[in-house]
This record gives sequence, structure tokens and C-alpha cells, in this order.
Amino acid sequence: MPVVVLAGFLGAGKTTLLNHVLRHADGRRIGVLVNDFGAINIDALLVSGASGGTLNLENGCMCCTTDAGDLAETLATMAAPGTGLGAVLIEASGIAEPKALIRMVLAARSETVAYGGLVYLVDAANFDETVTAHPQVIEHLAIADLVVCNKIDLVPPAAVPALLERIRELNPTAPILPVADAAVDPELFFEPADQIACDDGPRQLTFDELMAEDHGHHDDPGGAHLHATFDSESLETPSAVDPRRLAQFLERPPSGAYRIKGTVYVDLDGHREIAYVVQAVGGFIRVEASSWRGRAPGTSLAVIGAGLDTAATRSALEGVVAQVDGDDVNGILHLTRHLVTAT
Ligand SMILES: Nc1nc2c(ncn2[C@@H]2O[C@H](COP(=O)(O)OP(=O)(O)OP(=O)(O)O)[C@@H](O)[C@H]2O)c(=O)[nH]1
Repeated sequence: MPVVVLAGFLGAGKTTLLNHVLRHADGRRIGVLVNDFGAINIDALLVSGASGGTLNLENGCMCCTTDAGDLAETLATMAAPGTGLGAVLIEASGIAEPKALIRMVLAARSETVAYGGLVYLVDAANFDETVTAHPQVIEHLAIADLVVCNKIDLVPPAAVPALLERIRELNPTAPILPVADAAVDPELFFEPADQIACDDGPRQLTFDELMAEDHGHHDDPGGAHLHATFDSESLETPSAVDPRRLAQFLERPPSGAYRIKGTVYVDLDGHREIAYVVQAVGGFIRVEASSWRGRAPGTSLAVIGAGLDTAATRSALEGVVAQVDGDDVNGILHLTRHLVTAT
């Protein structure tokens, strides 16, 4: 279960983003962690009941309050198989130090809890004023894994390129998404809904679908807007990876990449039976050993981001499988050192 830290200056649009993601959860179960329900204002419509620090949202999502002391415990509870949560978003309050929250999430990592990166929201309309008055925003931006440049509707179109350039100077590698109403596609954080196992029998419209219809005009003024905001590049091949080159690729992803995921084949004695499932976000790499379960071994890798140099990403992906150095006996250690072992 990836745990995504959501931060941004006061009023940048964090609550708007949470509501948008919950409305477009589209069959995924998403957990939300906030410091205090009083401060967050999850749309009343989405809330069906509250008890003991947990809100059950009508679309099947779960919302909890927490404090520093029990974050690890709360995340472990949320990651338990019974909850079925695909991911958790934690909102750092407007003045919170995101680094402290990131450290807490990193400390809470386990076999079931993974760090999902820092998503940082900026208010496009007040960017210069905020940065001048609160220089810590520069530091936060610099460590973001994904920058959401929200309220772009309030910026004259001619001024947008210079604004994005200014953000790019402060963070040269993270994808930058210019959006209105924090309309970020949840697929950036989570698996697409069509990859989630579900029964295909006849069913009623879900609450999410109804909400998406009701609010479509508001959240998605441009029609294709939702899916137009991110890029992905992928590779699917029966070839094996060079583990050292794969580890280097995961450690230093191409500019504009937010996350990398996939399953890879390692053609070395003792490894051929293992399907290695890899994930990376913000330089944090996670490798799990699985089995091929009757599938033909092979490598499939996907890079998800925005502003990706697709040609460079493609050639980097191809480089991972192109040059397997059979004499590099230590190469595999670069991959297996990220293995998550059962506890
Ligand atoms: N015009 C415009 N307004 C927006 C946009 N996104 C959010 N808003 C408005 O900006 C205000 C602040 O948004 P929130 O989502 O509450 O911001 P926040 O970061 O959660 O705020 P704090 O919790 O106070 O830090 C609200 O009135 C939103 O309706 C946008 O893209 N364009």
C-alpha cells in the first residue's frame, strides 16, 4: 500500500485534491489520513459515518485522524488485507513541515506499507508572493516528487510558461502538473481501476460514478482534461534485465518521472523462477520476490510522470534489457538489496 504525502502552503488546494481523488476513485479503495477532521472539510456528501477517529466514506474509502505518535500503527491497520485499501494519502496541514511527515512514513515502512512520495501543491495565482513571504516553500518544492501547480485558471495563459519555468528551476526533475481545481488523475498515484480485480457481473452504478457524472462539469471542464495531464512510457519484452543497470535506472529515473513499476526477469542461476516486482518513487525503491504462476517470464516496466522526455525514457528502458553482463556476479546485489522480506 503506497502512502503518499500531500503538502502545500495554506490554501493551495490540498482539500480540493483529496476530494477530487476520492470522487474519481473509480472502484479503488483509498485511505485518507488527516491531522484533524475539523480542519479538512471533506465534502459532507462523501461522508457516511464517523466513529473513533475513523470516517467511512460512502464510496468505500476510509478516512482516519492521527497524530505523530500512532502514525505507524494507523498505517499498519490501514494496510491490513481486510481493508482492501489500494493507497493512502496523508495531508500535511498547511504549516506542517513535510520532511517530518516523510520521515515518519519512512519509519513506518513494512512489508505492507510503502512510501509513495511527496506531492506538493502550489497556488499558481499567488506563487511569487508565497515564495517571497515564506521561503521555506522553496525547500519543500525542491524535495517534491510531483508538483501540482494548482489554480492555473487564475493565471493569464501568457504568464503560464514563465511560472512553470520558475518552478522547474527550483525542482529540475519532478513532474509539474498545471491544473485547475486540483484535477489530478488518481492513476498517477494508484493503479488504474481496470487493473483492480473485480467481478464482472451486472452491477448498479457506484456512488463514484454518480458523483463523477454530477460533478464532471466542475472537475473536468475540458472533457479530456483528466487524462491529458500525465505521460507514461512502457516496455514489454521477453528479455531479461541487467540487474545493475535496472537498479541505476530506478535510483536515477528520467526527468519528469514520478513513479516506475513493473515485473522483471533475471536470467541468472537461482533467479529464473522469481518474478521480481519493482516499484520506485522519489529514489525509494521496493523490490518483491513473486512467482511467474504459469506466465512466461519476461520484463514489463512502466514509467509514469509528466513532461517526460519520452524518447530518452524509451532508450533508457531499452538500455536496461539491452546489455546483460553475464560476468557481473555482484550486479544482482544492487537489485536484491531493495528486497522487502517477509517479517
Ligand atoms: N479558482 C480556483 N480556486 C481553487 C482551485 N483549487 C482550489 N480552489 C479554492 O481555493 C480555496 C482553498 O482550497 P483548499 O482545497 O481548501 O486548500 P487547502 O490547501 O486544503 O487549504 P488549507 O487546508 O487551509 O491549507 C478553496 O476556496 C477552493 O475552492 C483552482 O484550481 N482554482
